[in-house]
Amino acid sequence: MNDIILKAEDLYFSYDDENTHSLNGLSLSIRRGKKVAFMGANGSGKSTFFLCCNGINRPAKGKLYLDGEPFDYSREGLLKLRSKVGIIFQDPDNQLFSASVYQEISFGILNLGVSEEEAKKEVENVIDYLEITPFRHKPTHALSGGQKKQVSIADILVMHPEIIILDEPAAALDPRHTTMVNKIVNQLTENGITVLMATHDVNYALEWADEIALFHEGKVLIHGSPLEVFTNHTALAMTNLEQPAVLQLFESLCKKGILKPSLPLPRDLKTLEGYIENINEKTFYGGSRLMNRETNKAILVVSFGTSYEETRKVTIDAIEADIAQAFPDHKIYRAWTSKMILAKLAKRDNLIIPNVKEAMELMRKDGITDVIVQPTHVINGIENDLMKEDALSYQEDFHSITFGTPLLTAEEDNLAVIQSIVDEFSALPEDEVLVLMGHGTTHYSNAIYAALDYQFKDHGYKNFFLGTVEAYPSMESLLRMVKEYQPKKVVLAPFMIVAGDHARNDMASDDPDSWRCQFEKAGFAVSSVLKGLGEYPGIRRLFIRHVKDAIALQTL
Ligand SMILES: Nc1ncnc2c1ncn2[C@@H]1O[C@H](COP(=O)(O)OP(=O)(O)OP(=O)(O)O)[C@@H](O)[C@H]1O
Repeated sequence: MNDIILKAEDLYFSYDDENTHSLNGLSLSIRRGKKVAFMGANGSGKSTFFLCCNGINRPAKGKLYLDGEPFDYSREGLLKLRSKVGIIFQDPDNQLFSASVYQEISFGILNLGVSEEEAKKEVENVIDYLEITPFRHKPTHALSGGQKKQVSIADILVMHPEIIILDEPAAALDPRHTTMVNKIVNQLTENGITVLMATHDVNYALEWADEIALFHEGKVLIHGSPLEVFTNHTALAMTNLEQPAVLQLFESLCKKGILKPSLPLPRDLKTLEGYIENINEKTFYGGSRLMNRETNKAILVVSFGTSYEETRKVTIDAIEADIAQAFPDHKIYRAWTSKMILAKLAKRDNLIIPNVKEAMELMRKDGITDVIVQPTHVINGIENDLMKEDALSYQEDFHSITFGTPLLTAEEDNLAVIQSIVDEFSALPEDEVLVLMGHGTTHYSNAIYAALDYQFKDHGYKNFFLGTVEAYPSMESLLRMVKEYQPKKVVLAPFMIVAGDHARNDMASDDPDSWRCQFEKAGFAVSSVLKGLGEYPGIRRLFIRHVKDAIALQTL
């Protein structure tokens, strides 16, 4: 069987001897069993095309095919065509011409040469099916508009056509009759009949149609799925059509950040209602703001971690406490990134601290909707990148995840860090040097250490030095530079959030490789300050500023 049931090829039709063309080179293919809505401005040619489809109008140029066969305009050919393609006119008075309902409905089928008996059976069936019985004995002229419409549908249905054309079936019908006609139309398509319907009701067309043929000046401007057509704003404007209300509302909710534009476009209000109803359960429905539920905000403070309880209390705990105090409307969560430390604490102290993924999971279970992730990492290195990746793997579970920046990110961070260290060591005499021990990394962000060392001096603090355990500036260069300064004493302090392993062992221990021993060996008096950066109030204030910046980003 031919998939294309009806085809129009380059049709031209004129009502006034070719002065104006009501069809102007129209081509269109209709697939079998589809529900196609014909839309377009008044006078764009829909009704003229319909009349071509059952042979009432004969195009001056171009061809029509039914089931692949060119239209046959002979008397028999037209009879056959009209039994297969039935038109239900907009105004039933243009269609009904028999005196009684029974005569009216049986006229077409008898014309096809069906026996009286057979015709009677068919007519009774359709009278029953379309609920015409209560007024079947009335003369047609005495019927109401809705009843006339029922009879005009019966006229066509009784012939068992393959294609039914409805020209604005709901025009002049009350809501009850509109619903009835819609129900009949739905039943027709369920039975595999191809239905072409002219309508100006964009909302109905979006919900009902498989395809839309949008007419413009006697031609088809676009023929596509309802969503294709109704999201084409240019085509809609050209044809005086409004976008369906459900799509307007969906687009507006997306623009406001309430729904995600990546959601499938809704074709009916029920689908849109479902999106809104489930916005909290299915977070991928939501945009950047929640609508109908209170937002549950949290700050996840992510640290590398430490196994030294003493330093933890005065650094990580203190940072978290300050953040909690500064943002009372946020719940504070903790995550640590060092697997080794987490395993050690679990084994040694039975202390379970979540990693980033576990903390995200915990927040999800607690019903948190918006998360600020604030690392206490010093630089934007590998640790920070991995932490972000882990947090973002939970993106679908939250309405928003926003990252605060590590300690040293922007130019003003460098200055603030310098200021907090200078404040802390304001009593340092000029003939002593402060040597800060950073961690260092192979990541390109390591350059910040040398830059900061330079900046100390640039701001007049010539006796402040910054090196790293694992990268540049190394102990070697530090020794060289410190020797050049010729201080009386070297004061060592960690440039790390906590004063943990590195501070105790690599910096201050008796190990001959420790910085203390190396400086002593070079002839300097050395003292060590075992104080992590987290203990400096200026550093804690800087983290609070980073959280504030992240919150500002989140609410943009
Ligand atoms: N019987 C007729 N005699 C003369 N001109 C006609 C006739 N029927 C339609 N036209 C003209 O043909 C053009 C197309 O009209 P048609 O009725 O096909 O448009 P339509 O898209 O069905 O409009 P509507 O949405 O108003 O039903 C219009 O310019 C109209 O004035």
